[in-house]
Amino acid sequence: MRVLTVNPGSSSLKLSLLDPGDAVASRAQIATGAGEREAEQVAAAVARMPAPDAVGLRFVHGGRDFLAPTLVDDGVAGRLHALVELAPLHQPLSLYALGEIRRALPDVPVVACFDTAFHAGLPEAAATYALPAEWRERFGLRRYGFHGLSFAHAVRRAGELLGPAEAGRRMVICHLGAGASLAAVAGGRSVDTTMGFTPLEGLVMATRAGSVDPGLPMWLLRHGVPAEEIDDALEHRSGLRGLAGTGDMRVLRARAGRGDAVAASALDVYHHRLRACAAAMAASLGGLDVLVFTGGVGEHDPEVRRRAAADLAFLGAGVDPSANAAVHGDAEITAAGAPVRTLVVEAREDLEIAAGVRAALRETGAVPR
Ligand SMILES: Nc1ncnc2c1ncn2[C@@H]1O[C@H](COP(=O)(O)OP(=O)(O)O)[C@@H](O)[C@H]1O
Ligand SMILES: CC(=O)OP(=O)(O)O
Ligand SMILES: [Mg+2]
Repeated sequence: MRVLTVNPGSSSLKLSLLDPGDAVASRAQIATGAGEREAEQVAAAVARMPAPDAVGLRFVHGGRDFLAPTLVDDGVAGRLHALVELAPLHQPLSLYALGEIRRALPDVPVVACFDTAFHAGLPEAAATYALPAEWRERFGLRRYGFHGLSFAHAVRRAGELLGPAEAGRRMVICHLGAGASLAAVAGGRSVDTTMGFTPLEGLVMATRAGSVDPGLPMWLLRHGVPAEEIDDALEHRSGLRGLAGTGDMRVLRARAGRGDAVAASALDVYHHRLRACAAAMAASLGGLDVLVFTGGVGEHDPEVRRRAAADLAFLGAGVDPSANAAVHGDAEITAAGAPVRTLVVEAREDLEIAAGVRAALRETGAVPR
């Protein structure tokens, strides 16, 4: 079965056509972040590719209902619409892409694959916000966690790179892209993560603030800043962009290299939060055996990896400078003698999506060809 995978992220929408053996037959990338209309380009990109037998579409939020890849029909599409508010950077783009794909490929089954599914088994203590019971029940307030398609792939690859004896050990996975989050994984299962009810909690990201004191937006509201403006600022005008005017780590890195103090200070804030959150994940695991970097920044920025690992030296992490500088694709970069093994894994959400599509279609009996 040839599967077209569609991965709408906050800075790019990635399309990848995988042949039955999972080799990439065709790829396309559309820049996102300026509005949902970018998804119009999806139809044009799809038209340029050979026809798929099935489509897999990433939805970051599956809410309480969607815990596994799900064949999309009108009923499912309606329920996905109801989750838009919980992931405003992503969910509208996925829904728009869904519309375009169903128009362009009316006879091809579409399977929705969810970031939240990987964290569905989070221990209650990690998933629960200390909020009034009545609110938690009425509104379904809990921590969901995101980037699950990436984490699931990273766990699988780590198992292949390290061998079965190591794979079940205590792992902190750093998905560092435009969006960024960490997962604490034990025996292949998520036991803690830094994103919560929405993909806004946790780390400093390209344009998202990550965690702020919950009293801060309330204070702004009381001082006359409209809710929509607070929302827009926290999602689009904060993070590295808020600190230094750009969310692009490449630009920031170049500026810091030229001695730009604002860029250097933004990186200090980024790493301060990353270190604290990674140590919190290790604490949830009771220690650290394996550290994994993935996502656009995690894969391509050796200095981010070096500094993050150095900040976790007290837990046993450390990277080999030449292995770290020479990474291409998936690799181990552990420093000689470091007890924590450090890996770089390419974020291949497309492979995870394609596997989900094949499983869902087998289950529903709707296997095309
Ligand atoms: N060579 C590089 N060095 C540092 N950062 C990079 C490099 N290449 C890409 N990035 C960063 O990766 C981010 C995009 O990562 P990605 O995982 O594709 O994001 P998303 O899926 O959230 O759209 C951008 O912020 C970009 O700056
Ligand atoms: C959940 C999320 O933030 O995804 P991305 O990093 O692809 O924007
Ligand atoms: Mg992404």
